[in-house]
Amino acid sequence: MAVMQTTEYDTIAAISTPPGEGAISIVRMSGEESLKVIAKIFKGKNLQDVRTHTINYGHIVDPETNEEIDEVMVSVMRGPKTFTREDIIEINCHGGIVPTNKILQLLLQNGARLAEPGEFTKRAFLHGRIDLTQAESVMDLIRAKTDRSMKVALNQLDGNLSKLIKNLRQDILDTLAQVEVNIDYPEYDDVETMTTKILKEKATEVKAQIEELLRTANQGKIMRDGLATAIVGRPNVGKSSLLNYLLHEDKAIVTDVAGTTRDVIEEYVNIRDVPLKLVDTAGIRDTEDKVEKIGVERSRKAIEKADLVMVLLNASEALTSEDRRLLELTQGKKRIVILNKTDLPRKIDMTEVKQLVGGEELLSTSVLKNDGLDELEEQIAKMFFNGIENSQTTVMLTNSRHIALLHRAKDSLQSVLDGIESGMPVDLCQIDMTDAWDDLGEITGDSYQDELLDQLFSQFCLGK
Ligand SMILES: Nc1nc2c(c(=O)[nH]1)N(C=O)[C@@H](CNc1ccc(C(=O)N[C@@H](CCC(=O)O)C(=O)O)cc1)CN2
Ligand SMILES: Nc1nc2c(ncn2[C@@H]2O[C@H](COP(=O)(O)OP(=O)(O)OP(=O)(O)O)[C@@H](O)[C@H]2O)c(=O)[nH]1
Ligand SMILES: [Mg+2]
Repeated sequence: MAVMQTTEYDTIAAISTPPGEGAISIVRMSGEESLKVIAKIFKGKNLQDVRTHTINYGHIVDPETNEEIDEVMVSVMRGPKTFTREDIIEINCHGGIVPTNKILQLLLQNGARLAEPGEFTKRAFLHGRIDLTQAESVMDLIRAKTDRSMKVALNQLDGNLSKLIKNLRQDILDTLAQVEVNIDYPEYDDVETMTTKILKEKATEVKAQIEELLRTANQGKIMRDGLATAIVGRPNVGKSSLLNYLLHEDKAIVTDVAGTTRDVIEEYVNIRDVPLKLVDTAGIRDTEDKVEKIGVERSRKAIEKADLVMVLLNASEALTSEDRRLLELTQGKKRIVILNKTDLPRKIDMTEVKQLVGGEELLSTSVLKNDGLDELEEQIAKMFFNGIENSQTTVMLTNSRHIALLHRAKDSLQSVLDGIESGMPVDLCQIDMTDAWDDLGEITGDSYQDELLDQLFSQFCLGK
């Protein structure tokens, strides 16, 4: 793991705002040449002389043609108290595609190189301003789709997961040191017994803490990606109508023609603070229509993948074989069974429905008449928060890389315990304990391989 000197970093530049027209765009530059580069194309105050962390009015001028490109505000931030810990220049220009790109081109022609995706954040990491979990949370923050997932990401950006992992690592390190001391300077005759006792205690303790953390993983995933909720039911029961109601917009096409929805529609929404990824599906029935058949297959997949399924039945018609099949297909899943169209005369056989769903609660709605929908929202919240930690400050695992590494660390600790149990020599147990320490270190990036960094930061936005 080579920690590079700042001097080995060239000066990078990129557009940090989304492409397209906007009021203002930001072109960002980081590296030790930043001030030299901007000086070549900026007309106004001498930016090399201005105080750090100031914003300065002036014009960008093409030094070759003397042509004025844009009227701008330029932020000057000298390292190390910056995002990357290097000298940073940010040019706030008019948000058109042409001036923004032209300014970037000028920076590149005058000594900067185009930044790779995520390279600014990568430098923040390499210079030790943030660790890997914090860098990853930056991306989660940008991609957050709900208030809650935003808070979880922000919590991670604040370094709360890092602190936890670092404490666990320190515990392991202290234990390993203590074992070393015991072996090198034995005070008692039964060194072997003493050291295995220490190892066993700590391995058990740290493993328990990791398991505790891993328990938040599923919930964390839901927080980040939303509770995948499939709306299923046979054609025309009102699935798309329900989706539109929950979204408060007419996203899906609603008609009285059965088989209207042909493809799966996905939308994110917060319902009573529950982040949902709603999936409207094609109605399930045996069909000869080719396009619809594909849709039906997708609905089946949607059910499989769903964390929660809303099964819609039409209360104004008798149960059909499709309804029965759907109830069967969703059995054992977290589900809400809804009798819709209760505004119409009831024809459904309630005795059979009750028999089919067992003790589960049934909801009655009329999406058309806006009836029973509050109760539905309440039920969603109730099912979600049941048994779920509702605190926003606790650390929650959302990242599959972290989860995989924690599992690995846990396995290594289990090997320590198994080793002790089977009378393995202490030095072999120490190796497993060190493995756990390494695994945890990979989470925070205290130990890493270059490929990991490349893979990780390449997922970032350009200019981040
Ligand atoms: N214009 C602009 N806005 C932005 C960013 C940016 O780079 N530029 N950010 C980029 O993502 C985010 C803000 N994140 C930042 C995080 C740390 C530092 C920073 O300079 N940290 C220093 C000193 C802090 C201080 O002065 O107290 C440090 O930690 O040493 C700057 C921005 C969002 N808004
Ligand atoms: N009377 C009544 N009609 C409803 C109700 N909910 C939906 N509808 C009507 O039922 C018809 C079908 O609604 P959709 O939401 O398109 O049904 P769907 O389940 O998405 O249908 P497919 O996409 O074909 O599977 C439309 O004419 C809706 O206006 C309700 O509660 N009562
Ligand atoms: Mg539909």
